[in-house]
Amino acid sequence: MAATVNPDLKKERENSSFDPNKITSFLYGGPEIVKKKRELESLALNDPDYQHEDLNFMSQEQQYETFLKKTLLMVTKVRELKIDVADRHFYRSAVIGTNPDPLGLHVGMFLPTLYGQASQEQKDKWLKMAENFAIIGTYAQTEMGHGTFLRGLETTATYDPTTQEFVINTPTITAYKWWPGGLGKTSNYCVLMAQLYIHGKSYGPHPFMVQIRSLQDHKPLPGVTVGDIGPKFGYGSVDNGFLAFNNVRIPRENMLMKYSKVEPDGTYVKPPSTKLAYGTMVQVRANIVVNSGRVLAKAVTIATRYSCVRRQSEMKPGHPEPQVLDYVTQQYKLFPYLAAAYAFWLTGQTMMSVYTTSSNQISKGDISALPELHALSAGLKALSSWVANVGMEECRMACGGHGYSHASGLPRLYANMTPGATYEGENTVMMLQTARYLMKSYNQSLQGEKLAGSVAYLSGVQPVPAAGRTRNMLDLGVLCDAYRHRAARLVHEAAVQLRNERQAGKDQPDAWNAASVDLVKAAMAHSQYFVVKNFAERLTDSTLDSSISDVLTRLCQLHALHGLVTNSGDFLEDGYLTGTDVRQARRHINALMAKLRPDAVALVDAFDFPDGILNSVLGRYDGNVYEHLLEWAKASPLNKTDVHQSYHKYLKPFLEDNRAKL
Ligand SMILES: CC/C=C\C/C=C\C/C=C\C/C=C\C/C=C\C/C=C/C(=O)SCCNC(=O)CCNC(=O)[C@H](O)C(C)(C)COP(=O)(O)OP(=O)(O)OC[C@H]1O[C@@H](n2cnc3c(N)ncnc32)[C@H](O)[C@@H]1OP(=O)(O)O
Ligand SMILES: Cc1cc2nc3c(=O)[nH]c(=O)nc-3n(C[C@H](O)[C@H](O)[C@H](O)COP(=O)(O)OP(=O)(O)OC[C@H]3O[C@@H](n4cnc5c(N)ncnc54)[C@H](O)[C@@H]3O)c2cc1C
Repeated sequence: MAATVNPDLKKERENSSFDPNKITSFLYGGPEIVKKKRELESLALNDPDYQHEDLNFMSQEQQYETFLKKTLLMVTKVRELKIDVADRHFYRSAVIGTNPDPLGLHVGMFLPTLYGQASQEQKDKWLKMAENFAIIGTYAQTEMGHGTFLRGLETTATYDPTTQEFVINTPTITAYKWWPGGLGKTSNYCVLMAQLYIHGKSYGPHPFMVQIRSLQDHKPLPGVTVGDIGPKFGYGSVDNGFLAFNNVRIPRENMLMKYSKVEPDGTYVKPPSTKLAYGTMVQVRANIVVNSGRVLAKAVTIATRYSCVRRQSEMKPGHPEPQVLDYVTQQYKLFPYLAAAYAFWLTGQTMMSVYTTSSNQISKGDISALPELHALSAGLKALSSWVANVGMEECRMACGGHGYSHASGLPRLYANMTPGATYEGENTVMMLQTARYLMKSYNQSLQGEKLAGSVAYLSGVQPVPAAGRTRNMLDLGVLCDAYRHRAARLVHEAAVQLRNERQAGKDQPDAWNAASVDLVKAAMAHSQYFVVKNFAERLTDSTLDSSISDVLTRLCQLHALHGLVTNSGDFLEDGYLTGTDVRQARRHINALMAKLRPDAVALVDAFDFPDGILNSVLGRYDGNVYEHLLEWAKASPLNKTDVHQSYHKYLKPFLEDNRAKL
């Protein structure tokens, strides 16, 4: 087995214009954090207790069991190693790689719901147990018949003042809870979203803490039906489940009562906003923006390294086969997603900081930031997961045939990450939520109100510049202005369409539906403007080393120009940009790709994914792809024997029979 680095990759690294460690530091927030990250990753990746056969060779049941064992072990080790809460994600992502785990919902939603929705007494009762994994919970909201439409949930929690209990019931087949991660086999508790009824009156969806399995033998409690929903497109390592209740009684104190309350006599105490009950989803949407940047970065790392190792065809007669990354068409497939990965990585950081600031404010009782936080996280969740989806698939196809093999790591990455466009709010629906906020804000600005935050730009609509003006299409100020103008114009046009539909006699819901394609387009443009502006702003950081600010500026330019050329109609339609501008943009893209080409490997190395996390034969740091492809294939279960048992069962009699008939 070759121990040295593939010469092509070695040369790529020698020829890059900057030290990737500097960008790694920039991406992770400083050298100390990078040091900590590497220590924790190395600790996890070199721990023999976490080693197991490749998941691709396992059944769904084996994947679940392997991951359950591994994650439980991880919980124990995190405790023993006393890893700081803030650093745990480094350790965790090294242990689980690109796979979801059966405790993901406990950590990612059950605990956050207790933090965000439980009263102090309820925290005192449950948090210690939940934080220490003495109980395991999930977030059970979606039903077979309703995921998007939360107000349409059918599960009921009916208050019985005589016993001071809620009666939990699943009235129909479509009311079965369906999908919650870790529900199928792992969890013994859940946060249940159910329609609250008091004295026959409905108060909408509320969160309840419900025990579903015995703490003694893990059997479903009386009245509870629970199980796994079966194999999925990906997520084999997680037991997504179904759940139904037959008049199960829980104490009044089990409704999470930080905001809404039900008094013993059945008096309902209203929350400051009914949408506070949706808080956990907002947090996870913000997380998905971070995650989308990371998965795209992984896919691009694999495809870029492999494209430097892979040599194919003849560019010049008689010359050696070139590295496929030297084909400009290959660069055009990968570099826009390399740039997008950086863009979303940085957007994710901003989104998390907006989330932290706003949620601190909200938990102190000031809910004024809630609409902006919801609109921003919904739009960015949708945009980032859509781009990551398309980008992962583009990277897979850019790896040719080997991209289709599980050895590449790309099919599994895709299968596990693509539901990010669906869960935590289906993307179109999320964009329409952002559009709703944009329409409201736009109307406020028409009434002379000054707007703040991500919609501040809607206050001052820019005029279309005079014809004949030339622009420098590489100037980030010019590019941000163009995105801003496009977003403001598309918001305006969607608002006009909505108004026209109303004036033509449609009621508000029908008008909204008729205008919804334009509304989604406006929300996309708004979110894309946010991403481009955020990238450009991060480059103005005066502490940024000049050796890396050049290459990051190129990535930012490429990201903005590629989006502009792909959506050129939006920029041209009202004459804001001219055909000359767009032609210039296309030429700049080619020039930028040529400049980025020598730095491509260093730019993906800077994401700093160790091989154990990438889990890809094609994306290996040392580039020794071919020998490891063969080694990987040999490990396949079908190769355990030279002659498979099915030969004796089926093939042998079949062949013998055919031969006998000759
Ligand atoms: C160590 C690390 C450990 C763990 C890892 C942690 C994280 C990992 C990161 C990522 C991976 C994450 C998870 C793992 C995988 C899968 C988990 C998946 C879980 C789930 O999917 S849970 C179920 C999610 N379900 C949804 O998202 C449902 C979507 N639907 C809705 O949200 C609502 O129904 C919808 C569509 C918003 C409509 O709501 P409603 O009908 O009530 O509202 P209206 O449309 O009438 O609007 C009324 C009003 O309210 C505003 N609004 C709506 N939602 C919110 C909100 N959330 N916050 C604030 N405001 C909201 C809306 O805009 C309207 O305002 P207006 O009247 O216009 O002023
Ligand atoms: C892997 C995975 C894990 C999950 N984990 C959990 C979990 O832990 N807990 C949990 O509770 N749920 C979970 N879910 C469920 C998930 O949250 C829902 O599937 C999601 O919210 C989408 O809802 P839906 O399935 O009802 O889609 P639907 O709403 O039925 O979407 C179908 C189509 O209808 C369109 N549509 C729906 N409403 C509108 C509208 N108002 N306007 C325009 N178009 C519309 C959508 O755009 C989409 O194209 C998970 C799902 C998956 C795939």
